[in-house]
Amino acid sequence: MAIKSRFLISTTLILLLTGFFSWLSMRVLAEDIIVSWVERYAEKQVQYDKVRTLLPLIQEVKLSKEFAELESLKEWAKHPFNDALKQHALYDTEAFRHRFSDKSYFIALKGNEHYYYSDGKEASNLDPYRYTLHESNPDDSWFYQIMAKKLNLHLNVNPDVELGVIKLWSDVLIRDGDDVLGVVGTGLDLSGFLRQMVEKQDIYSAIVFTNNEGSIQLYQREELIDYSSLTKQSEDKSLVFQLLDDEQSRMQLKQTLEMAKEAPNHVKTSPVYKDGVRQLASVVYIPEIDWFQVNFIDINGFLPLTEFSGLLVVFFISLVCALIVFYLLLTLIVTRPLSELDLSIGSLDKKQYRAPKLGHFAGLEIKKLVSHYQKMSTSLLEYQLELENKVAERTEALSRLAKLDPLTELYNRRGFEVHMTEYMQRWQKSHHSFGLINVDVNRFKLVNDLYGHAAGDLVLQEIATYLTNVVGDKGEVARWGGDEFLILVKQNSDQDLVTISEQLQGDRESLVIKIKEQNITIQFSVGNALVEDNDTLESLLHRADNAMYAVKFNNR
Ligand SMILES: Nc1nc2c(ncn2[C@@H]2O[C@H](COP(=O)(O)OP(=O)(O)OP(=O)(O)O)[C@@H](O)[C@H]2O)c(=O)[nH]1
Repeated sequence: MAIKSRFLISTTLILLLTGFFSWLSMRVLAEDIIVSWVERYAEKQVQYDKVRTLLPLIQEVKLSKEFAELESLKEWAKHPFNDALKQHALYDTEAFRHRFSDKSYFIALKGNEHYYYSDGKEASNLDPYRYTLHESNPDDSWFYQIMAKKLNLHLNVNPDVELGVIKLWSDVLIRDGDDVLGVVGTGLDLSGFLRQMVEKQDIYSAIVFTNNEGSIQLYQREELIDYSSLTKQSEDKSLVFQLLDDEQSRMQLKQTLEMAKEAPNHVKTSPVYKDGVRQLASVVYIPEIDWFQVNFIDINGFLPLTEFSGLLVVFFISLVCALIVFYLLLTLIVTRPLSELDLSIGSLDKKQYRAPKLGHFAGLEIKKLVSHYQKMSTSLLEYQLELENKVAERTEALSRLAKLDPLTELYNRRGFEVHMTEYMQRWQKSHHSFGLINVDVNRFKLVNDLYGHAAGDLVLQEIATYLTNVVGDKGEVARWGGDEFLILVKQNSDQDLVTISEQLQGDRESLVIKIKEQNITIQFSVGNALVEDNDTLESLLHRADNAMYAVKFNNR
């Protein structure tokens, strides 16, 4: 794979991985920010709710407690059958009634098991007695349970069927030291409260108020409110945990409720699954009413993933831009200089040097590399040229040597054959006549035998010089083999062939060679042949040969 592709692929992978992990960590960070923001928001919200929404409720509870502390009421509760005390107490309670927001109160006394209720609608002089409580009556069991459990305060949510509203009953014990004398309290119409709660739901997907054990006391979905939860069996109760999707979420919320109870008015959070989505549950314990406020917020809904899509688009555009810039830089710094180098190396094959053109952006290392390459390739080309010249010279020398006889430096047989063939071809076109003279040294063997082979060589060199001088510019001399020479006569005039032949044959005293103080007279047997039409080199040679042998035979 090309260096550019490798770099681009690996860079893309690195960028994608980095982007992916940045996105993940951004999400985690965003979630952390949301959680801490929600915690702070919920804490402020609780303070705000206390002032605006919960205040009447808290006020009502406070009043109920104050109501239970009325001395006349306590005295009557101690002696429920004492009419004077009853009248005194009812006088006081009637006065107190106006302080409750519903202008109503109830009194249930342990001593006579009577239930009194007044909302001021009946004439004030009438006895507020309503009915007598019975332990066996399930409708009355709240009274007996509150006393049995000695619950100083119990808030009980119950629908008022007659009025068609939901009422919150704040039940407070009348106590005399450790003795429980009865239960008093008031009912508060929750309709307005619920409406306000729905209105201020703002960022939350749900706001739930639960009692100590998690049973739902206030919720927008009224059908889930756990009415009269005190008297219900645990399996019948409508708990906040049941709003959650899985067991782990339920466990987590339970733990969060416990933690919240230990830090009243402070928000504790836990991630849970509700309605199929991940939500953050923020829990606050409100000690004044012994309730929990549990708010749920849909994290993704609050900060949806689509919010990140803009970031993703920016990320991908940056990625593409980064890749384009990287591609251009890689091209300018690395690949273009490298391909210039490649082109230059390729040109060396054609024995032409093409200098690599390096741009301004080419990497320093590549510039150095190219500089080394330029020095190397220049000297390589020079060396190659020098070598080729030497080879050409040597080849020419070899080819010349192959044509020449090393001893006499005349044409050897092979060289002369080539030369004669060319001459024959020229003759066939020009018909410029020529002839051959075959010269054989007589009794040369004796020279070798008498004076040695080295002396024989010297004699052969002298003969070569002699023959060359005799022929001059009229022809060319070759050593045909051993002591046999061949002369090509160009025959500028008709007589040249005969003249030279006769001079070599007849001039018996002209060649005397001095060897080892001995004068040796060299004589030749000479035969010639003039080229004829339809002659081949072989036929011409053959005739000259025959002529020479005829002379040699006659001489013996
Ligand atoms: N020194 C020397 N001798 C050579 C060379 N080439 C051939 N010879 C000798 O030349 C002689 C040629 O002898 P022949 O042609 O048989 O006979 P010849 O003695 O010349 O007698 P005829 O030709 O019959 O007159 C041989 O003894 C070869 O050994 C050479 O390069 N150097």
